[in-house]
Amino acid sequence: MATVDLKDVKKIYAGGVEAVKGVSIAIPDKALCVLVGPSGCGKSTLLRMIAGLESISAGAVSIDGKVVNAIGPTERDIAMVFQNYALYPHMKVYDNMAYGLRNRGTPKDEIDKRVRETAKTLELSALLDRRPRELSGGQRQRVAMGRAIVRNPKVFLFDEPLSNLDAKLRGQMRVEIKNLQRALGVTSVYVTHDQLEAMTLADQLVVMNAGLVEQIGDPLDIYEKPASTFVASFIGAPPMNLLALTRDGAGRMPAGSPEEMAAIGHGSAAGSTALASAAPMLTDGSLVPFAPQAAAILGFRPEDADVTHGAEAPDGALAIPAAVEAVEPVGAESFLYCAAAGTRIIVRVHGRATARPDDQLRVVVRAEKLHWFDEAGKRV
Ligand SMILES: Nc1ncnc2c1ncn2[C@@H]1O[C@H](COP(=O)(O)OP(=O)(O)OP(=O)(O)O)[C@@H](O)[C@H]1O
Repeated sequence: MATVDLKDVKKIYAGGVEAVKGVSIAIPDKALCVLVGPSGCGKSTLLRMIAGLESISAGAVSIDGKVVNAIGPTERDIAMVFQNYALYPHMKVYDNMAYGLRNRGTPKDEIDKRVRETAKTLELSALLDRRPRELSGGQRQRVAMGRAIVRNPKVFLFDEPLSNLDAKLRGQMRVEIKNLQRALGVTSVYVTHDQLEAMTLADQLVVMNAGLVEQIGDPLDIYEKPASTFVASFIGAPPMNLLALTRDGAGRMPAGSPEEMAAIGHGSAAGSTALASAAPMLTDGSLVPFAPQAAAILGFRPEDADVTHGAEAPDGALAIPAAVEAVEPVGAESFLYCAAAGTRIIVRVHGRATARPDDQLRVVVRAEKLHWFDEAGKRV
């Protein structure tokens, strides 16, 4: 049982680098919190501050309601699993797993019981007499996890534990970690730069950028409602399509008398003229009649777009003229890479694509599938 609370945590390294600029996260008991973000965003620094391996420049880290800023790593009752496993090469698997318990003076028969139980859970029973060099990467990672689990800590910390494994094994281990974490019910913080890993593992997802939190929440909520263009392009692969809007020329926003605005709202004939002149444009001249006032950037997910060869656009949809540049079939789906509105748009279609390179078509997106961001990239 443990909650982990970060309150306005900052880290300024000796050289003056401000790696973490004020981060607050409340991690509930038993939750798996994933910190995700590009290289250098400060996620490892944050994890190391929770672990007690790095001093905290400002703010507070609490475990179970108790501030631990001044408490050393061994007294925090946490276990950390690293990317490079950090196993003792000269020790057998059994001794690697028993090491922490022996250091704490745990009775021998208790150690034996816990190591064998954990080995069974992790399917390591047959490997207890081997040394790390006699194991595969996946097995080594399992031993590293076993070493954390036998200690029965309050909190697990994972620092990119799967990044040394190949893609297939990474997928398997991801499922194992998720199941194990759920079964053990130990509050965990997991750092990765892999958005897929982050999405699939997290109960609570924290997207970081340049030492700050961009968004915290349920992974699917974040996917469906990204708070910024940064999150929109970081979470989801391929990323969200983002197009800049212009409001000059015919698309200039009208002065907007109250009557005019009311007319737009009621969709009268006068209103539709006003609406057309109020609509911002894409760089290719496509009008975007349903853009909110403050919108400067339009976004849509590749799977929320469709393509049509016809001239008519369905009602209430945006239709952008596009030229197919490449078609990428990946089995269950295909990706169309299109040149449109002065940029590249990716469209995901089910199964085989009927479109071919050089086809001229239109990318169609229903209005309710559009995301709007202001000039600063914040969600409108
Ligand atoms: N010991 C240190 N001294 C000075 N600066 C550091 C130190 N460790 C990290 N930094 C800097 O702090 C920033 C955040 O680093 P951190 O390792 O936390 O990022 P990260 O998001 O974990 O990146 P990665 O995914 O590449 O590990 C970077 O600019 C990095 O260069």
